[in-house]
Amino acid sequence: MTPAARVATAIELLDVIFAGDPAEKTLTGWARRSRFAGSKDRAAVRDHVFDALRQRKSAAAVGGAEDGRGVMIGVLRTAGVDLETLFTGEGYAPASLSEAEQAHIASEPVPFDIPDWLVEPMRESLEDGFADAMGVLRKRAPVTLRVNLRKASTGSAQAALLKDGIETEALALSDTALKVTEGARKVANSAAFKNGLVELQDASSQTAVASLPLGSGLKVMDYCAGGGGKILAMAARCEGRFFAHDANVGRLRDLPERAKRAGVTVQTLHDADQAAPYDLVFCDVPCSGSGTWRRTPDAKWRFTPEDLTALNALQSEILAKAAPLVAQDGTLVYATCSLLAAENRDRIHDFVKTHPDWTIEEARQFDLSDDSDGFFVARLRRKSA
Ligand SMILES: C[S@@+](CC[C@H](N)C(=O)[O-])C[C@H]1O[C@@H](n2cnc3c(N)ncnc32)[C@H](O)[C@@H]1O
Repeated sequence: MTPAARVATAIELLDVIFAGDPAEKTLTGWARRSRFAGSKDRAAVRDHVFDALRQRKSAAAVGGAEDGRGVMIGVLRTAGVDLETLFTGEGYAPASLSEAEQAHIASEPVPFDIPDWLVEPMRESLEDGFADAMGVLRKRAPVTLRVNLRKASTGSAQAALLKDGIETEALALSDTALKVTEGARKVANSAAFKNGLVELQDASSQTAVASLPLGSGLKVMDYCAGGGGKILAMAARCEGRFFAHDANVGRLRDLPERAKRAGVTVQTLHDADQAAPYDLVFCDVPCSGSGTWRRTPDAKWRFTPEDLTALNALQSEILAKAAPLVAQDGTLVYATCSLLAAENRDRIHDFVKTHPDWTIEEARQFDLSDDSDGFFVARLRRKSA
C-alpha cells in the first residue's frame, strides 16, 4: 500500500469507529479482509487510527470536520505533514483537498481530547498538572518492560534484548523499568521475553509495587488479579506465598503460564477467603483506565457519567469485601490506573469514613507522563487498639 492508501483506509475505518464499532474489532476485521495488506501496512493503518482517536476533538478542530477525513487531516496537519502529497485523488489516495479544507484554520482554544463532561472533574483532579496531562494524552504511550529480578538484572536483560534487536533505556522512575526505544514489535517473540527475563508493564505500576511493604515469608493476595501483572511483579521482589483471585475467573487464564515463565509460584483461588488472612491484600480495582487512555483511546470517548457512578460503587464494594481478608497487622492496598479523584482519593476517604478502624497510611498519585501511565496507589492499615 502507498502511504496515501494507508491514510485513505484509516479514514474509512475511522468513520466505522465513529459510528459506534470498537476500534480493535474494526481494525482486526479490516486486516482479515485485506490480504493485500502486509504487516507494515497494518501497523501503519493502526497507528493512523489510534493517533486519530487520541486526538479526536483537537484534530477535528484543526482539520475542519468531525468525520474520519476531517480528523485525519487534523492529525496530519498537526504533525506537519504536507497534505498535498497524500490527498491527491490518484489511485487509492484520498480525494484532493477542497478549497475549504485547504483554507481551514482552527479557532482557539483547541479543545481538550476528553469528553466535555470530564473536563472539569479532570481539571479538579489534576490541578496544576491538568494542561500537561491533556498534552500527553494526545501522544503515543511508551512500551515499557519490567525486568524480572528473579532471573535478570537490568543490565543483563538489556543485553539479552539487544541480541534480538530491541534497544531499551532504563527509566529513573523505577529500578526495574526499561523503556523500549527500538524494536518494540519484536518484544513478544524475543528470547528475553519468552524466557521470563522481562514482562510488559508500565513504569508507574512497577514503582507502585516496589513501594509496598513486601518481605520474605509474607502471604499476599491479589484480589482483582486479572492477567496477573501486579502479583507477578510482587512475586519477583521477594520469597513468599502468592495468591490470585478475580471475580471473572476467565481473566486468570494466562496467569499460570506467565508465572511459569517468570519462575514464580502463584496459586489462583476461586474463593479469596480460602487462604485468609493475608499479610497484604492488593485491590487493583476496575476503573475508567483514564491513566492509560493513550493505549485504549476509543475507551475515553465511550466513558459516561453513569459508568463512573457504577465504577465508584464497585470500587467501594471491593474494598469493603477485601478488608476482612487482611491479617490484624496487615496492609490493604487500593490501586487504580485512573487520574480521577472520584476513583482514587474519594474512594479511600469514603472507605475510612465507613470503616473507622482503618486509616490511610500513604496515598500516591502517579502523573501521566511521556514515560509512564497515570496510576494511583494507597496503603491502608487497621488503627492500633
Ligand atoms: C484493573 S483490572 C486488574 C488488572 C490486573 N491486576 C493486572 O495487573 O493485570 C480489574 C480486575 O478486577 C476484576 N473484578 C471486577 N469486579 C470484581 C470483584 N467484585 N471482585 C474481584 N475482582 C473483580 C475484573 O475482572 C478485572 O480483571
